[in-house]
Amino acid sequence: MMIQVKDLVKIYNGQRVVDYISFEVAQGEIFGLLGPNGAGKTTTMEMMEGLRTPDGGEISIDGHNAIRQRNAVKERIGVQLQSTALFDHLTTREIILLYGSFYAQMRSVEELLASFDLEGKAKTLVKHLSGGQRQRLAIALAVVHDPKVIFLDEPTTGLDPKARRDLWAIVQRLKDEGRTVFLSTHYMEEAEQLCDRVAIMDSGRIIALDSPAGLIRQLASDSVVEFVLSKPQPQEMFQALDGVKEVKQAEDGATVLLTDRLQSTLLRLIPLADANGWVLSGLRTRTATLEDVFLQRTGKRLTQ
Ligand SMILES: Nc1ncnc2c1ncn2[C@@H]1O[C@H](COP(=O)(O)OP(=O)(O)OP(=O)(O)O)[C@@H](O)[C@H]1O
Repeated sequence: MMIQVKDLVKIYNGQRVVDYISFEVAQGEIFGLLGPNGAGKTTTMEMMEGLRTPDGGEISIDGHNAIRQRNAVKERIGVQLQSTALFDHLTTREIILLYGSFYAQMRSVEELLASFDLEGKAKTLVKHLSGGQRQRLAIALAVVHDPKVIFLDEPTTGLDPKARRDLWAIVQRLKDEGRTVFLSTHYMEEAEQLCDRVAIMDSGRIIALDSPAGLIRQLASDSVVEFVLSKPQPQEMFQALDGVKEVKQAEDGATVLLTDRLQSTLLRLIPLADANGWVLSGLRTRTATLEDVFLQRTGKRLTQ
C-alpha cells in the first residue's frame, strides 16, 4: 500500500475534528475524501502532508512514517498550492527552478513544461499566464521533484466547468504516470467521475468507503424520488409503496424515497397523494448518486 492511515485523531478545543479514521490507498489510485465544509478533510490531508501534528494514530507513506520521518516523506509527496500563492514577478522557468531547489532532485524544466502544455511559456512572467495555464503550472510545481503521491485539496473549488474538466484530465494523467493522487472535494460529481475510491467524511469520521459504483450499489436503490409535503406524513405511508427501499427525511424538510423500481413507485405515489389531498411540491426524480449515499447515512445534503 502506498498510504496507510490508522486511527488518526486531531483534537481542537476538546473536540475530535478527525475522529479515529483509518484507510489505505494503493499505488496508482485516485483516492477522494468527499464531505461537506468542516468535515475534517483539510485537517486530515495536512496531517498526512506533515503540516499538522496528529493527536493520535499512525500515517505511513511509501513505507515511511509521515509523523516521525517528515524529510523522507517530503521528497515523496507533492502538494498543490493555490495558484494565487505563486510569485507573479518570476517567469515560469524561474518559479519551476525555485520550487525544484526545495528538493534533493528535480525533473527538467523542459520536460515539465511539455507535460503540462506550457511549451513556449518558459520566459513568460507568471502574472501574464492565463487562468488555465496558472492552474497547470501550480500542479507542475507540485510534481517538480517527481513525487509518488500528489495531494490536491479541493482542486476545482471556484473553477468554471471547462477548467474543472481540464483539471480532471491532468489528474488522470498523473495517475497514468503511476502516481497516487489523494484529493478532497465537496463536489459529488468530481468524486464520482474522477476517483477510483472515495471515503465519505462527516464530522471527523469516515462514514462510507468504496468505489463510487460500490457506494451507490450499497444503497440497493438505483433511483430517487424527492418532494416536499405541506403537512408531514408518517414515513410508513411511503415505505409501503412498490419499489421503495428506504424513506429519508432530509434536514431541509424534503421527503426522499430510495427505490429500485422508479416507475412503479411513481405510479403509486401520485394516486396516494391524490386520495389524501396532499400536494407534492418540488417533485423530482433522479438516478441515485453519491449525494444520496451521504443523505441516506446522515440525513444531510452534501451541498446546500
Ligand atoms: N487550527 C484550528 N483550530 C481550531 N479548529 C480548527 C482548526 N482547523 C480546523 N478546525 C476545525 O476543524 C473542523 C474541520 O476543519 P477542516 O478544515 O479540516 O474541514 P474541511 O472538511 O476541510 O472543510 P473545508 O472544506 O471548509 O476546508 C472544523 O470544525 C474547523 O473549524
